[in-house]
Amino acid sequence: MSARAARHDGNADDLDVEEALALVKEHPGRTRGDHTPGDPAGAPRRPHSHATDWAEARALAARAPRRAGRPDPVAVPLASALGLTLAAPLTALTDLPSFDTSAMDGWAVSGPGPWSVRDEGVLAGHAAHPPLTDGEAVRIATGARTPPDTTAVLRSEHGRTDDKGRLHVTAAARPPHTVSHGQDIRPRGQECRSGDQLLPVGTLVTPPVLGMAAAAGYDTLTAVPRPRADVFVLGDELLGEGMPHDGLIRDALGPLLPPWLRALGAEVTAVRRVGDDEQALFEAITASDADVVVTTGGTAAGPVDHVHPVLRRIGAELLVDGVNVRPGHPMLLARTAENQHLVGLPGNPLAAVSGLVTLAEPLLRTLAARPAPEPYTLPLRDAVQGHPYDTRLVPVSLRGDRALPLLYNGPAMLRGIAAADALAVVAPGGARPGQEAELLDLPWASGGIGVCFT
Ligand SMILES: Nc1nc2c(c(=O)[nH]1)N[C@H]1C(S)=C(S)[C@@H](COP(=O)(O)OP(=O)(O)OC[C@H]3O[C@@H](n4cnc5c(N)ncnc54)[C@H](O)[C@@H]3O)O[C@H]1N2
Ligand code: MOO
Repeated sequence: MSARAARHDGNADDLDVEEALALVKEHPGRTRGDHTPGDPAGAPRRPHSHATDWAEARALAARAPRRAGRPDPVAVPLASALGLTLAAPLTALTDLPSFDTSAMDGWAVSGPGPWSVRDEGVLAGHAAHPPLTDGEAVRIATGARTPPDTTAVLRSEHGRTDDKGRLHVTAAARPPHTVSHGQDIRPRGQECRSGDQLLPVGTLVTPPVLGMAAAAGYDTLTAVPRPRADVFVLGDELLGEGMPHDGLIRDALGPLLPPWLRALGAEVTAVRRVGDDEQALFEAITASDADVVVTTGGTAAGPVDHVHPVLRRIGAELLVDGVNVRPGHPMLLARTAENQHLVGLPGNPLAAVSGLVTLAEPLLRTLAARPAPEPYTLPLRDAVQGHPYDTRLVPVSLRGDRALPLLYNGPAMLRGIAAADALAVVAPGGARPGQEAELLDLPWASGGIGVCFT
């Protein structure tokens, strides 16, 4: 890539072009864009890599918790249940409406008009009224129980009382001067009968689900508990506040990760900074009883990169050790105990985001029993430079029916993702302008339950 192109794309240190060229030299018959026969994705593979392909890494992360079985369902008060998944069907505990009710403000009438009007009206939430007799009407409010033997409700704008106090249907009614039997009465059980299944197991608890549950008589919901996540932010160079100075930089992941993990369905039980010290990391991980431990930094092979040695010491099973994705290729997933997984995110902030969507999202999705998002594609407005062997995740802004790739998408940069609606999945070799790319919505941009950061 030319220096000019590198500046334009903002990701010069991401592409490993030298490495790619070296590989091409080692394999003279192979040119960029060649496909390995039998590769289902049709992507060229980096020779001799033990890293997992991006789609396979996501699938593996989604399958990883299954061995431990589902967590026991819990009863959760409605006020705390938003974003959880139903572990039992929502079955109506009552008929809805639970009594015959007026759909409009007006008069409950009995038989054909004109009607004599009772003095006392019927309001919502009040005790039962005596039955109407034929030819009688009573003022009624929307939602009030209709008195026994009501045959219809006449809307206030369709009725008029004459000088003798008798009620008539006006010409404004449709058809004029007519009120039909049962009109504007919501009969008991119209929406459901007690015992009807309203929503199946596996339903995401959204605001209307909370409302439906309350209407149907529930105070608590039986739900899959939120998986608990502990976050350990590694690095002696990180500052919790103030300006960067003397080779020290601000910790960007401590503020970024907890709300994002919550949006993915987790309860964040701890966020701790851990220095570049193997023993401290060992103690932090082994003391954690969270379902998911998320570490940041220390995944590479530098002198203070302690994640691999500590996982070896714990005897953890490495399920994913590197992924063929840029940024974030040193990300890892390990089983640290029967019921505990560790997601090792690289320290470069956009690389950490890549690890979050590649490994943490599917893992938490399974643990929280959330449905997988429906995959979708949009055409890219501009070309995106590809990596020779790896999938790229590129921040994009959604503009109408196209995705606009954003600049400043290098692994150490958050400027692109901070303005993004989604990440575009760009296959090895890159994408042409107008080419369709799979998109991963960012939780807050999807308009879904991801808006729930509580
Ligand atoms: N010899 C090699 N070196 C590196 C490789 C490699 O393959 N061979 N991979 C590079 C890639 S790609 C990445 S990504 C990083 C991953 O490194 P680590 O996970 O070990 O992360 P650190 O070394 O601890 O940090 C990397 C970078 O990110 C900054 N950082 C760390 N934590 C934070 C934070 N919470 N907030 C903001 N910035 C953070 C840190 O200061 C470093 O600049 O390794 C490459 N090296
Ligand atoms: O390119 Mo690294 O994978 O920055 O994350």
